[in-house]
Amino acid sequence: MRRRKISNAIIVINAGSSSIKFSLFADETRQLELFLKGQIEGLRTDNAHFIARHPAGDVVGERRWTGTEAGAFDHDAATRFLMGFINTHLEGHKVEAVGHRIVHGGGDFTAPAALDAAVLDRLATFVPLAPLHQRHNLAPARSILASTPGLFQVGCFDTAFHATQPPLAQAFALPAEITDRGVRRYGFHGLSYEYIAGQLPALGLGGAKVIVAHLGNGASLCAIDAGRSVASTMGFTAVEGLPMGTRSGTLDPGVLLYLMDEMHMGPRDLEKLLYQRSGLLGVSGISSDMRTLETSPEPRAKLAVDLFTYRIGREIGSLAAALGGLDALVFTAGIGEHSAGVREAVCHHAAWLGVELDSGANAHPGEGAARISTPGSRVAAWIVPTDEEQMIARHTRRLLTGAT
Ligand SMILES: Nc1ncnc2c1ncn2[C@@H]1O[C@H](COP(=O)(O)OP(=O)(O)O)[C@@H](O)[C@H]1O
Ligand SMILES: CC(=O)OP(=O)(O)O
Ligand SMILES: [Mg+2]
Repeated sequence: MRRRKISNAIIVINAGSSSIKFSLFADETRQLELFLKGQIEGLRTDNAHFIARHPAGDVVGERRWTGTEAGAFDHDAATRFLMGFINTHLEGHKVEAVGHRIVHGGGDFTAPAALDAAVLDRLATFVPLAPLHQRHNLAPARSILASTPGLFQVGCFDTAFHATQPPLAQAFALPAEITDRGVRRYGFHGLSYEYIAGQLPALGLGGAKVIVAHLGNGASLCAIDAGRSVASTMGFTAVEGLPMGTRSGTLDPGVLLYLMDEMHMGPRDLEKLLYQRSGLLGVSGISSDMRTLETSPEPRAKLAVDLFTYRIGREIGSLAAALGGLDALVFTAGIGEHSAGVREAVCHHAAWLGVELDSGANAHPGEGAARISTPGSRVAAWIVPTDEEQMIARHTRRLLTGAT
């Protein structure tokens, strides 16, 4: 009797600011087939939740941490928990590689790269440039390198997709002795934008001028011209641009000088303020979670959501200028894919550019990519679900094939 061939698997790890997601892909001859995915959400809140499912939706594992237990459940503890779970749920597959989302690749890494100790050390120098993410992104790769040194690991960078931006879009108006140190605008959420850019041709938007709104816990906009990034709202760090779940987004730099001089805040106080105490959470005083704010009767919750959509509206104007026109607006990520209210408000702010929302389509878009503008709308509006994990698995497989 012939034994069934054991197929190989690629593990993808995507550590966001408030969640860690993992996906297991079977590396079949011609395709990557997702067979299990899961996430822990609500890290560093009082209610962390783990769930893993088969693609059909049936739950394979679930757990909740509440109160002080949840407070102590950080990214490192969550990674250990997840790796334990993965190793007992491989369903007969043999792991051939692990692909990681790594937020900052600096000026050095403009394409996915194999991870070894030297590369991880270099990437660790970017920790100050992404204080919410980089440490958490690198930790699983380091622990796997220590426990299973022979396992092929790949880093995929959020900054890489933006390497095509023209120099002017990347520049700060600062003296050369500072910009020469790599102090420039990089842009983030690049794996998400790269995935969306790959979906645009099928929507008839392959050569189009498109603004993609990646609205998750972190939020940014990207101007894509014929599939390439030409500008984005995030810069040197992932705190620039839009207000986010807990991040301030763009501020008058004079505010920082004022806080240092008049409120005696040091660098770590400012970091905490800008990355963890601002944005939707800071303005509302209630929550960083859009679902909570949208159902809250509190005026401060409404103010936070209004400020979020107002700033998106203004930045859309800025990116349309960078593109020299606009053919389509695309919503993606947690808020962009699921909040009809946010999409409606943003489209309202962009009406002057020629966006005309179809309210029915926006309220009931169904699964997958969906057009939510009227047939006569000069600028099309779409929801396109993103898939950073699929993008990471593809890059990992490509490097793996090249390496063997
Ligand atoms: N049904 C929904 N309605 C409104 N907002 C939602 C919905 N589902 C998820 N979100 C919001 O999406 C955000 C998280 O987005 P996500 O892309 O998963 O974040 P990240 O990967 O950065 O942690 C949260 O603000 C959450 O409230
Ligand atoms: C770069 C970034 O902000 O990522 P996330 O949205 O996952 O926090
Ligand atoms: Mg995310």
